[in-house]
Amino acid sequence: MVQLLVENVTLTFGGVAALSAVSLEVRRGELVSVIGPNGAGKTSLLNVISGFYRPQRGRILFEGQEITRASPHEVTKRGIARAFQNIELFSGLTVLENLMLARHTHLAYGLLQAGLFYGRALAEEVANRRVVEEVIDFMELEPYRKALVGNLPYGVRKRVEVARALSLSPKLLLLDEPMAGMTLEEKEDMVRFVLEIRARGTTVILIEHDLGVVMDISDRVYVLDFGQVIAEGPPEAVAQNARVQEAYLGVGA
Ligand SMILES: Nc1ncnc2c1ncn2[C@@H]1O[C@H](COP(=O)(O)OP(=O)(O)OP(=O)(O)O)[C@@H](O)[C@H]1O
Repeated sequence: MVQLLVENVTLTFGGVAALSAVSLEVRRGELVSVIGPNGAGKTSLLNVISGFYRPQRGRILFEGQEITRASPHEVTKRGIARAFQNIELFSGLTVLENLMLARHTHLAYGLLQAGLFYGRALAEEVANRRVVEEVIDFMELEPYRKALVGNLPYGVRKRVEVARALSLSPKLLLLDEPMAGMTLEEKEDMVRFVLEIRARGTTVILIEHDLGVVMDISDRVYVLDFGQVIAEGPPEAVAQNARVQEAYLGVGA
C-alpha cells in the first residue's frame, strides 16, 4: 500500500526552483533513500513533506489524506517525524528530558483536558514515560539518560536526535543525513539502528551522502538533480543509470 504520495510538487524561492514537479511514492514499511549532489533539493523535499514549506504546486498525501498545507505540528500528529541534519535538541536538558519534551510538545493532552481529566492525563504521562524509556533502550542510550545533551560527543547527539524523532512513535520517519560527520564505527551503529527501525515496521525516508550505505540498505532510491527526479528504482538499477553516473561522476555526454 502506498503510504506517502508526493505528486508533481514544485517549490520555488524567488524564481529559483528547489523542486520542479517532483513525484515520489513510498509504500508502508519501505526504506527509501533520496540522494543527489549538494543543492539538488533533498532537504527541501523533506521540508515540504514535514510541513515546514508549502509547495506552490502539487500535492502530498499521507495514508490517503492530503497534508500539502498541514503545519509541521499537524504532520507530526498524523505520524510523520523527522530527525534533523542540524541536531534540534536542547543542550541544557538531559537526554530523557529532551525525549519527554518532544512527546509532550507534539502529542500530549492540552492543559484544559489535563485539568478536567487528571486521572487520564496521569495515565497518559505514565504511557509517555514508557515509550520514551523504550526508545532509550532501543537506541542504546541508557548510559546517557541523565546526561546533558550539550556535554555529549557529536556521534551520540546524532543518535539522540534520531531517538527524539522516534519518541513521537512515527509511522514514517524522515532522516536527514543521520550519519554525516560520524566515525566509521558510529556509522555502522547508525546503519544497524536504521535497519532495525525498518524491521519494526516503520517506514523510513533517508537522505544520505554515503552511497555505499545507501546502496547497501535501501529498498529503492530516488535521485534528485537540480530539483528534479532523474532516476528511481532499486539500488542496482539506479547505480547503472547513465544520468545518475553523469550527475555524480561527470561521465557520459
Ligand atoms: N529557505 C530557502 N531560501 C532560498 N533558497 C533555498 C531555501 N532552501 C533551499 N533553497 C535552495 O533550494 C535549492 C535546494 O536546496 P536543498 O537544501 O534542498 O538541497 P540539498 O539537496 O538538501 O543540498 P545539501 O546536500 O547541500 O543539503 C538550493 O539551490 C538552495 O539554495
